[in-house]
Amino acid sequence: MSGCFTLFTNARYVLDGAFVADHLVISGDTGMILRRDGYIGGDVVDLDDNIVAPGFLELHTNGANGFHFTHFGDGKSYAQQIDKIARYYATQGVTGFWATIPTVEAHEFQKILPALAARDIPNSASLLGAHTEGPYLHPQKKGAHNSSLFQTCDTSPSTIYGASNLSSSVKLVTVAPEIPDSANLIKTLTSSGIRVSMGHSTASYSDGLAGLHAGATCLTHTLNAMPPFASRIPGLAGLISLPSKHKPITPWYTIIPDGEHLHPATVSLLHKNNPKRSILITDSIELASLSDGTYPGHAQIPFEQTKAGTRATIAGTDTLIGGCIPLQEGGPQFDVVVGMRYRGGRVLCHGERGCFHGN
Ligand SMILES: CC(=O)N[C@@H]1[C@@H](O)[C@H](O)[C@@H](COP(=O)(O)O)O[C@@H]1O
Repeated sequence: MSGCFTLFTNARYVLDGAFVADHLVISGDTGMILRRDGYIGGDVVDLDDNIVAPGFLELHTNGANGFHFTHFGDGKSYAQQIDKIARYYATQGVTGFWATIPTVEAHEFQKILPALAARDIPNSASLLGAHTEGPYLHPQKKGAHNSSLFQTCDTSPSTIYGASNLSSSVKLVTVAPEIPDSANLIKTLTSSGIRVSMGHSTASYSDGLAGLHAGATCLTHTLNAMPPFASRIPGLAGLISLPSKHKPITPWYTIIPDGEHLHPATVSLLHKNNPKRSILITDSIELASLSDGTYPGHAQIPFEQTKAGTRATIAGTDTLIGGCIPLQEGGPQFDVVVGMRYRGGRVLCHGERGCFHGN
C-alpha cells in the first residue's frame, strides 16, 4: 500500500449495515476506507475489541440532560442550549439529530421552530431540523400529549407551525392518518418536501394504506401509541409487512428499544421483519441522564414527571412520557443488527450521513 494511512487493528467495523471483522485501513488523504492488500505499514492503532461505526442519526429526540426542546426562554439562550445538547449527542456517537417538538400550542411552535433550522455546530452533532409530533393526532392514542391541543386537519399547518418555519425548520410531521381530511394534509405537507410519519393513531391497516397513498413514508414509535398487531387485525403496524413489490413501498418504521416501551422480543420481531426499513430511536426526554426523582413538567406536560432508571412517567401514573437511554445503549442488548441505527437519515434523504464509504 502506498500513501499516508492509518491501520486500526483488533476491531470490527460496520460497512453497508453489516459487521466486517478485519483490520481497518483509512487513507489519511481522503478519509476513505482502503482495500487491504499486501504489506500494511503506517500508524497502527489497537482498538481493543471495539466497534467502529458511522455516526448515529437521532430522528426522534425531545431532549436530554435537563433540556427539553420546548424549554424556550429567549433566542440566544435557546441557541446555547442547542449547542450544548449537540455536543452531548456527539459524546454518545450521534452526528446528526432532528429536534422533536411534541404537541404544544401554536404560539409555542411558532416561538421555538425558527431556532430549529438546520445548522452545523462545531465539534458536535449537526442540528438537521425539526420533527413536529402533533397536533394532528388521535385523542384515544394521546400517550403523554395534551389532547386538548390536538387539531383537526382543516386547520392549516401554516396556522400551527408558521409558514416560514414550514420551509426553514420542519422536516418531519407525525400525523394520525385516520382523522378526517388527513390525506389532504399529508399531500400538502409532502408537496412542500416535508416527510410525514404516521403515529399517535387508532388507524386500521387500510387507514394506514390510505396514508401511504397520500404520501406518508414512516411509522412513529411502532406499537407505542398505536393499536397492537393482532391476528386478524394487523393495524398500522401491519404495514411493515407489505409485499416487497407493493406500491407504495413499505414505510420506514421507528422503534424505541429501551426495554420500557417494547419487550425485547417485540423489538427483535419488529426489526427482523424488515431490517432494511427499521430505525432505532430514543424518543428521549430531558430526564434522560438525570438522577432518579420527580421533576417539573413543561409546555407539553403540565404535570410533574417521575424518572426511575430507564422509565419516565407522568407522576402518579403509568403513562410513559418518552425515553431515558442514549441511542448507543439501545441496540446491542436486544441482538439487533447494528445497521438499523444509522438509517434515520434515509427517511429524510440525508443519504451521505450514517454510512461509511470504501473504495
Ligand atoms: C413523546 C411521545 O409521544 N412519547 C410517547 C408517549 O406519549 C407514550 O405514552 C408512550 C407509550 O405509549 P403506549 O403506552 O401506547 O405504548 O410512547 C412514547 O413515549
